[in-house]
Amino acid sequence: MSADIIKGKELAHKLKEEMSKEVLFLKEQGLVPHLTVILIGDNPASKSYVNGKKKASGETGISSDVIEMGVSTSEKELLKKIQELNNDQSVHGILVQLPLPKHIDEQHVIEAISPAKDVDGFHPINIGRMITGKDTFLPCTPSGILTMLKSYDVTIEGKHAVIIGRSNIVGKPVGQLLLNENATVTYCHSKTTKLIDFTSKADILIVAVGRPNAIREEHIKEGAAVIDVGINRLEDGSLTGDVDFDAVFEKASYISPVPRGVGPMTITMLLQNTIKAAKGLSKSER
Ligand SMILES: Nc1nc2c(c(=O)[nH]1)N[C@@H](CN(C=O)c1ccc(C(=O)N[C@@H](CCC(=O)O)C(=O)O)cc1)CN2
Repeated sequence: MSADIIKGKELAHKLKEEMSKEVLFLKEQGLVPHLTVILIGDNPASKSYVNGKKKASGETGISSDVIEMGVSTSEKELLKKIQELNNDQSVHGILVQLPLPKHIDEQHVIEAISPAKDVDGFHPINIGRMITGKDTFLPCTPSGILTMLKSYDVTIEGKHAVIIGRSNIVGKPVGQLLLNENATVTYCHSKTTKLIDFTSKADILIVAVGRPNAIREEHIKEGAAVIDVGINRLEDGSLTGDVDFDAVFEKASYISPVPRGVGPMTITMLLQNTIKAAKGLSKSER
C-alpha cells in the first residue's frame, strides 16, 4: 500500500480562487475586507510568514497592512496599538504574529484583541464558542487540517484520532475540532510514556512534535491518515516535518507533506476568517 498525498498547497490554491470571487462580490457591495498584521521584532521565520499572509491576502483581493514594531516594544505599547485597531471600523481582522518576545505576555495580547476581529481564533471567547460547537473564528492551523481531511474524504466520525502535541494553537484545538466531528480523541505529549502504544492505534494521526523524523513507519497503523504539522528548518536551509515521509508513505492511506501541506492551509484559513470578520458573522461579540 502507498498513501494518497494530501496536497495542502493545491487545496489552498483552489480555496483562494473561490474566495477571490466572494471578495469581488463583497467589493461590489462596498465592503473591502481588511486584515492588519502586527509583527514584533525581526524573527526571520515570523517575517516570512507575515509576508506570506500579505501576499495571499493580495492574491485574494483582501486588503492588508503590516505594522512592524521593534523588539523592545513594551506590552503596554502593543496593547495600546491593539486598542486603536479594535476601534478602527476599517479594520476587520487583527492578527499578532507569534511567538512574541519573552517580555510580552502572549495571553494578555490575545485577550486584548476584540473577539469580533480575532481572525486567529485564539481569544478565550472564540475558543469557548469552538468547544461548544458554535459558529466562530476557528484557529487557522486546526481548521486547515480539518478542511484537508474533509476534502480528501477521510472519515472522521467514529475513528480514533491521536494528537501528538498539546499547544494552544494547534494540538488542543485540533483535538477539539475532531471531537466535534465525533472522533474519539487521544492527546499525547512530552510526558506520554510509550508513545507508540497510542500512535499505532490511530486511524488519524496529527503530529505536532517539533522534531524531524519523530514519527516513523513503526509508529503508524496500516492505512492511517497522517497529518504532519512540523516545521523544522535543516542546516542546509531546507524544510522538513516531524514525520519520516518516505517510510510512512508506504504504510499510511493518506499523508500530508512538509512543505506544501498544512502551512499553506493555515494562511488560507486566515483569509477565510478575515472575510467572515468583514461580513460581521460574529456581530454579537462586537
Ligand atoms: N498569530 C499566529 N502566529 C503563528 C501561527 C498562527 O496561526 N497565528 N502559526 C505559525 C506560523 N504560521 C503562521 O503564522 C505559518 C507557518 C507556516 C506556513 C507555510 O506556509 N509554510 C510553508 C513553507 C514556508 C517556508 O518555506 O518557510 C509550507 O509548509 O509549505 C504558513 C504560516 C506560528 N505563528
